[in-house]
Amino acid sequence: MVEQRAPEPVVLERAAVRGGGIVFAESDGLGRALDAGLFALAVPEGLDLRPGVRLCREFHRPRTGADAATRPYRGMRELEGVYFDREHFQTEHLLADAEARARHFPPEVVAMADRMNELALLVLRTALDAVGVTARLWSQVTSGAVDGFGTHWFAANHYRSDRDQLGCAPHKDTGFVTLLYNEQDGLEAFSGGRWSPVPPVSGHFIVNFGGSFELLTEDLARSVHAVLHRVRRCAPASSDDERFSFAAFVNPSPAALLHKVDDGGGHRVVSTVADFLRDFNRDTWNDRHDDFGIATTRGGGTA
Ligand SMILES: O=C(O)CCC(=O)C(=O)O
Ligand SMILES: [Fe+2]
Repeated sequence: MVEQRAPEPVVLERAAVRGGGIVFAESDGLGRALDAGLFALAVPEGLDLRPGVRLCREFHRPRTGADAATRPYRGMRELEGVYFDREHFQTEHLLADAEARARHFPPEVVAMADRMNELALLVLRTALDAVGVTARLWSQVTSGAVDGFGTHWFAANHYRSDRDQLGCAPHKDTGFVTLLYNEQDGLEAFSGGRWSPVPPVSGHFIVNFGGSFELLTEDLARSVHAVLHRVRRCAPASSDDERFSFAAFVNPSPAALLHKVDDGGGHRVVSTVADFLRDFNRDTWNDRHDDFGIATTRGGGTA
């Protein structure tokens, strides 16, 4: 019998924010991160992530019986267009644009999400520069996402351990850049024809690049790879220890267009974001939320 060896964990390039820029620990760390589609970014000093952790632990619990400090974090399964039950997977999540965050989340969660968002924008600018897209084109080819327009989602994920299902569907994130925070094992990346664990790196975000960025840079000599990832079934020892994660996404507005750039400095429109998302949702989730990320908030979802 041939023994199947467990796949080696993915070793992530490491980076930190220094002097207003992103500095990698290794000299070609950024290049390798663009190829791999993900890397670890140190959580900057002074960025308090506890509101995000608390939101993930509480949003799915009922408000009744909670103390005054916990109540604003709870009862969010009721939020239509913000709460999503992924019926074929363990995950249930909140997905909120800036408008929905201001309306439904405690102010300290909003402040944390805003900082994560700024950090994701710094990554976007760093990566655009690294693949040689001239700064003059950044606004146009990202449909304004680089300037803070577009849709800046914040997601809070909870993995329901009582479900005997995969944690989260295999997917590529759809936008440009995602800043993900998790503390427990379970995330896996597909590379070299197999799924490999991506262990959390203490004190770090996991940054990954999304499908819009992959498409944008596909024809360049140096391009950005969007990593296919999933979360395996999570079975913690106790229900107090259930898996969670939260993330800030820099995405184009669903009303925008997706572009492709070339090495000659040209660019062209290749799709609408709405079409791209609809196809993606159908292929990925196979549930009733085909308009996930397109028309989720009553305000139209275009923060
Ligand atoms: O929970 C995780 O570690 C991954 C979540 C994820 O991929 C996402 O929210 O897009
Ligand atoms: Fe993801």
